[in-house]
Amino acid sequence: MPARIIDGKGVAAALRTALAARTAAFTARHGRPPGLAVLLVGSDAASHVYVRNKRRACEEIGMASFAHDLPADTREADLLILIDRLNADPAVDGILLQLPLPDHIQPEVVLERIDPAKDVDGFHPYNIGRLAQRLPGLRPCTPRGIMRLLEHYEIPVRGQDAVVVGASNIVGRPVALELLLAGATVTICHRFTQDLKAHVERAQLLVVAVGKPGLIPGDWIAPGATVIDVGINRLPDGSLRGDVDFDAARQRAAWITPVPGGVGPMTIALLLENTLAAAHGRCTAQTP
Ligand SMILES: Nc1nc2c(c(=O)[nH]1)N[C@@H](CN(C=O)c1ccc(C(=O)N[C@@H](CCC(=O)O)C(=O)O)cc1)CN2
Repeated sequence: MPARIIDGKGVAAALRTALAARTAAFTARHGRPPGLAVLLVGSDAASHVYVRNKRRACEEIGMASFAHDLPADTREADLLILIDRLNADPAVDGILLQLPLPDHIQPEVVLERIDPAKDVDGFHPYNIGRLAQRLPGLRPCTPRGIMRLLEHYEIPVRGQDAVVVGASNIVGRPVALELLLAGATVTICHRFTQDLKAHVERAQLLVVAVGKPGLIPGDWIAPGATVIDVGINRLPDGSLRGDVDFDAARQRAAWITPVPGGVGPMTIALLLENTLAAAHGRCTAQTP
């Protein structure tokens, strides 16, 4: 029997509806909506799409969205000045700096400048440290979205052999931490991994986040595995493909995420959830 489809688009839509009600309650109580500043530097085509979708999602659920579109030659020092200004702005609860950045800007320097209480991407070393120690805090959106999908479909994680392919700061590393906290035995594969096939073949839970279309052939998938494909690759004909050969993998897996409509929409829904959490956190912190 082909794998069941993990419908990230549907789960994300339901989450956004619930968040709209909670956002309205926040606005009524505090006399202002939660606010998210979305910063885009340069003209990367995919980033433009994601940023537009984030701003739209924000407005659709009643949050305030503050757009900052900066040219590709923006100096790192000027970006830091803008972040300082947003850190001090009481109407801004969350600051999101879209990645990737132009090569002359060091992401670790600017991400560390964001106030951890407004770090709705959860990339600040303070928040990653809290995640590693299972402490409450703002956590990266795509990994949270993946965990939310696993919870929604009651897919077991504790005691499972989980293999994460890709060790990025955005997905691979934090999702490995999330899976570890949920009780999985986690292996992270990366560019120096010697026998990727051998690792993938024994994965009961496979997360692939590399950005190479068809990197994982379907016949590598263990029968009955859960396959979470985070890759979003645009082909020359304009269509989107994941990192996993979906059609073949579906014949072997028990559960699989499609691309599009799988993990991607959850990233944006969890960004909204983090923004609301940051707004509540800041209001609570201000109460004497
Ligand atoms: N600051 C950040 N930068 C980046 C992140 C991030 O979480 N924070 N993640 C990725 C890109 N990303 C969010 O920014 C993202 C990617 C894909 C989607 C999505 O909804 N994809 C749709 C298809 C959309 C399309 O047509 O292209 C889907 O999979 O169904 C949302 C967010 C890198 N940068």
